[in-house]
Amino acid sequence: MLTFSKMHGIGNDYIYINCFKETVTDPEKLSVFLSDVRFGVGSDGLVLILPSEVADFRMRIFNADGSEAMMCGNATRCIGKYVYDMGMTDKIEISLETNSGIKYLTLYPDANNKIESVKVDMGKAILVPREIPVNSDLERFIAQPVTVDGKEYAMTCVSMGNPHAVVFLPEVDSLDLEKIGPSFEHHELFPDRVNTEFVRVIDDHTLQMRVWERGSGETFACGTGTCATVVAAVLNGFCKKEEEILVHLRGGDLRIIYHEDDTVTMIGPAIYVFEGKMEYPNL
Ligand SMILES: N[C@H](CCC[C@H](N)C(=O)O)C(=O)O
Repeated sequence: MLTFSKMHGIGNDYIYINCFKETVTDPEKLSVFLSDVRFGVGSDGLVLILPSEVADFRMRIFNADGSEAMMCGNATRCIGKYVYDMGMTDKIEISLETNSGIKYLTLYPDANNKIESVKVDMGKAILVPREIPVNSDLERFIAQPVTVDGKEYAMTCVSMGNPHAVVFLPEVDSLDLEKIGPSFEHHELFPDRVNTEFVRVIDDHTLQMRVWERGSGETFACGTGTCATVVAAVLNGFCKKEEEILVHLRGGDLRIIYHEDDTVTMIGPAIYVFEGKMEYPNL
């Protein structure tokens, strides 16, 4: 039998497996199996909680299509809640090894000593320049032209360990993400595919974002994507560094700060939904 937990960070839901107790032999196929809502559980992917030799814990994250991602903001917060609430640590400052380096978490317990929110030092944002002649350094990063389904968009490309293309638009509610999402994801500019954020600026402290995730489709939230969005908003002059920016996503809100030293802080909730047991599937 395999014991798993379902958790989410503002609706970005993954199946979490505690690999201190369980053995997962084929995480890519298991992620495809579990993510399916009819034959499995239904999720945006699979997250493994593992021992680490360099940090307190280690995370591996797999998208719904089985591809392994470098980082996941929402899963870092959920792991913080999991390890504290399950008694695997009594520290409220923990380190988490990811495929994109070690991340540092601060856990905030509620009155019942269960974690309700987590702050994550997400490390430095990496700006991805365009390879065409430009007038200024900043112009190398913002408003990169891209033609998708015959329409021209201006995108700002930011890596938070994983790649994001951020597009600012006057409104995002009516977008047909099922159609334009895959066209961004598989665009020839991105041989490794890309996560795409569609963003409306509400004011200089508030943004609205929808996301099409590489390997999982439209999700209700994306932590790394929200960080990339705030970095892009600062580069484009919509927001300022060192100020807390509130980002509304389909599943809730995240608070992000882009610091002077280019590191990014993310603060948001983590929710435990249920634990389940299943026979290890024949994959
Ligand atoms: N949902 C995640 C990111 C998953 C990234 C994945 N889709 C990829 O880079 O392939 C987050 O909260 O940051």
